[in-house]
Amino acid sequence: MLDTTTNLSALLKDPSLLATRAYVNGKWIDGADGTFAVTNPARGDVLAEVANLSRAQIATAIDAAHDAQRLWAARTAKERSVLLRRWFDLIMENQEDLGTILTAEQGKPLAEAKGEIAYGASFIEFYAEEAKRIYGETIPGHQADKRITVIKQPVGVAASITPWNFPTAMITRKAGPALAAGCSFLARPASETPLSALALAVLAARAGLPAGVFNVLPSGSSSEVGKEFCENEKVRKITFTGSTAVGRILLKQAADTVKKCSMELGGNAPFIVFDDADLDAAVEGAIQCKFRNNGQTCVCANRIYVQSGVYDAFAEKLKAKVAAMTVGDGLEEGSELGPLITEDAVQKVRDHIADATAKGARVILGGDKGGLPGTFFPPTIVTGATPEMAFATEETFGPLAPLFRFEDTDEVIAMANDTIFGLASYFYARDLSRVYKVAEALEYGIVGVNTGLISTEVAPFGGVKQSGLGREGSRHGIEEFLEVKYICMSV
Ligand SMILES: NC(=O)C1=CN([C@@H]2O[C@H](COP(=O)(O)OP(=O)(O)OC[C@H]3O[C@@H](n4cnc5c(N)ncnc54)[C@H](OP(=O)(O)O)[C@@H]3O)[C@@H](O)[C@H]2O)C=CC1
Ligand SMILES: O=C(O)[C@H](O)CS(=O)(=O)O
Repeated sequence: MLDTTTNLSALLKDPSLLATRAYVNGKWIDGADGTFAVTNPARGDVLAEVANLSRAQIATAIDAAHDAQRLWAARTAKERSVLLRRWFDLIMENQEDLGTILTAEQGKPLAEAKGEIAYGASFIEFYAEEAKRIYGETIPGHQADKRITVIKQPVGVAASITPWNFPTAMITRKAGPALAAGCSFLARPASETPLSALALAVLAARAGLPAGVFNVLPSGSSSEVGKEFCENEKVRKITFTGSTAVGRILLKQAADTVKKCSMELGGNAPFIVFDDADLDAAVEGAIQCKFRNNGQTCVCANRIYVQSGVYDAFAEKLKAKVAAMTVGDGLEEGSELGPLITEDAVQKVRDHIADATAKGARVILGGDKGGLPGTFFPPTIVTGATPEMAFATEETFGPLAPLFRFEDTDEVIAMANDTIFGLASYFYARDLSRVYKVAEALEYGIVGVNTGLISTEVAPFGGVKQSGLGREGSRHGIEEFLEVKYICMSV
């Protein structure tokens, strides 16, 4: 492992991207509740002290966003589009620095962080285009003297709460469509990773987004911010990415003011390998799907089901490939797996391994920290996984790959669907009738067929059951920030 301290500013070509105050109504302000520390999970050192906004300051930011929203909605679609495109260009021009900031506060390897910056920026680019395509419709009147038109208008002030695992992309996946639709936007980033969000604000200001249209509200206490967002009448939209448990809290809190809500929540993705799969492709896909962000994504494979005839071969191939992966500081060249975000995250992986081995599973790779420092944990594979084990129903959110054995298609579909979650699912097979049958039978918002990577701005990302409400990305994603108005005219 490298150093134990991070001089983040010295690592940046443009140190002005390292902002630590809140960005409200076009101004940089201090927190009434002082500051909170942001640490580098790979080294444990403090990267920065960031403004800690009070609930009163959140309310003031909402007032400013409410005033700004009317003027922003009055701009033409083309004007909004041009400003969003300019923001996109600036994000991509600063991809290296934004990636370094992201790696420093979240831990993922720099190459992966830069990939997230491009992925996140793609939502700003996509919705800069979609801004000009918010179409209405005319409907043949129900009476001779009636003319019916339907228009779409921005919902108003949108407030977002986002997690630490994708500190840039989870914000832009919401802010892009919101701003394109004519909403104003309040971003409350996770307390572990506010620096990426604040860097986006620096570039939003440079792009010329008007004051109050895009605001970043770092705070130590998330529950207070959530309450203000949910209870404040001026907020008309809550958009959240994070655990199902917190999603439930926000939905309950938002019910009193009947807010429009989008929820991207927890997952428990099955990854199924049939005996007619291309086994090498399936191993590659399983690694991409399981170990992206060190297993800390809501669409990571949480359960890997392998048909009996290829189980042993798959397990050996997977073990050989994963054993060659490099665990290390994300700022260090060659690292493929960074640290987990917190000690709690490490403990959850440990607990799932202990539970599984106590119930008969066998660790064939990794399994304990060994000499790894801090919140690093080695990639781990267990065989003999069964539905009685905790990771069959709980999301591990870490580098643990449990291999379940199955005999036939109906059996594995039943096991894959036996969960309260329904976000992403994956399977490898080549028989066409099997592909159609399984893709249609899986109860998930997303199905990856012969691929372990499904994330793109052009497709509707979201879950069914208790994995969420609504979709992000694609033409569907902008509907979350629009209201439909029907005009009935008597002529
Ligand atoms: N569907 C998806 O895309 C994602 C799902 N998840 C799920 O979340 C879990 C792990 O991520 P984690 O970040 O711990 O998830 P959390 O749901 O705990 O946190 C997500 C965000 O919500 C905030 N938050 C926490 N409690 C409250 C509250 N009472 N009111 C308002 N905001 C609150 C957090 O702030 P703070 O951190 O400052 O407390 C953070 O910004 C896993 O189960 C994972 O599956 C995570 C990421 C993405
Ligand atoms: O929060 C997450 O895990 C992301 O939604 C996953 S992805 O969109 O980056 O694939």
